[in-house]
Amino acid sequence: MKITVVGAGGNVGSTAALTVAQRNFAKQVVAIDLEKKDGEKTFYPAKGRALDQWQTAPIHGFSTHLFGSSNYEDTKGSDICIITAGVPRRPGMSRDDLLSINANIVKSVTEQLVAHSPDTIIIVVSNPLDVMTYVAWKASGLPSSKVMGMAGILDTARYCAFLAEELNVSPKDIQCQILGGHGDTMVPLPRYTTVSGIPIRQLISDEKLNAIIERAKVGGGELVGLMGTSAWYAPGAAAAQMAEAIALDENRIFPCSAWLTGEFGHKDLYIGVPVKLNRQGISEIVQIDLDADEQKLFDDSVASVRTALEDLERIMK
Ligand SMILES: NC(=O)c1ccc[n+]([C@@H]2O[C@H](COP(=O)([O-])OP(=O)(O)OC[C@H]3O[C@@H](n4cnc5c(N)ncnc54)[C@H](O)[C@@H]3O)[C@@H](O)[C@H]2O)c1
Ligand SMILES: O=C(O)C[C@H](O)C(=O)O
Repeated sequence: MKITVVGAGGNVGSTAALTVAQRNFAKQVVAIDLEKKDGEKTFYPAKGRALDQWQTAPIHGFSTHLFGSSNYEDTKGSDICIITAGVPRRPGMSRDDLLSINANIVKSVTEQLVAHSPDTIIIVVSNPLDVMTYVAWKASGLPSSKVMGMAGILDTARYCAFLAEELNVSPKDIQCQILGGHGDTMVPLPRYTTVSGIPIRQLISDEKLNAIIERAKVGGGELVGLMGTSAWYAPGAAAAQMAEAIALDENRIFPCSAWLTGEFGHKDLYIGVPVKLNRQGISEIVQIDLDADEQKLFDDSVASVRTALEDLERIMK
């Protein structure tokens, strides 16, 4: 199993690369990034980070070999490619403000990846996530089952972490679903949230639950405010978890950005929905039942992703 991570000289990509290696399910991780010029000097961030990470193998005890490069020849025959290349937002920006700069980066990266790995599976991380996943799918020429976006695992992880703190329970025991676009219109679903099978509303007041839901929806912005750039530990780990589910043919069900063809009443866009992940990529979109309020929130989230897609059409003309 060969996994390429593009943008791996940066924060999310390097975290994804290291997490993949630590989980020890791949033979090789290729870390790709641009070379960086500083006056007369040239630096190789992906090579440097991958070398540093490889030197943790004797300490962590993994066998996955990591190496860095700026040459796509080295990505040849990748089974899975994770795209984190692009610009992160700064305080005061929305994810959609990254659209024009990241669309061109994601398009060019995808073209270079599929030129060397025509049967690969692509996991997109770059923002704005649902639109960048669409850009990668279009640029790749791959079936939509093989191109997907990472956001739902991150959003649900934030929601579960906040609940675990509030309830003083292990995060391991919390299960939940969040649908919709990876923006402030995402749709956490309390009806599908349980702690060891116990419905969440039996364990927490509506007021506290609503406060946690609102915090989870803007969880990315909270971290941008704290750090001046966006998060990477949980995003990188989430992308690695998707790669693991695919590599190990696990049939895991996760919320991921997937191409809709009528599911949940919508079609012709990428947006977060529960999917089954295995060696085929997305083998199934899992259609759960939504009540009228949940459907309305999902419809609003679809509308917001469609607005960003219209902006993309204008920019890429
Ligand atoms: N989907 C999510 O939930 C999620 C979560 C966190 C971050 N993100 C997004 O991921 C992206 C990366 O965030 P980060 O914090 O790692 O940023 P970063 O600046 O630390 O790293 C991005 C890397 O991409 C590289 N890059 C840029 N253009 C490239 C190209 N053409 N080819 C190869 N590499 C290129 C840069 O050199 C840089 O090293 C951002 O767009 C951010 O918004 C998404
Ligand atoms: O918030 C961001 O800009 C990055 C990412 O989408 C996140 O949710 O952490």
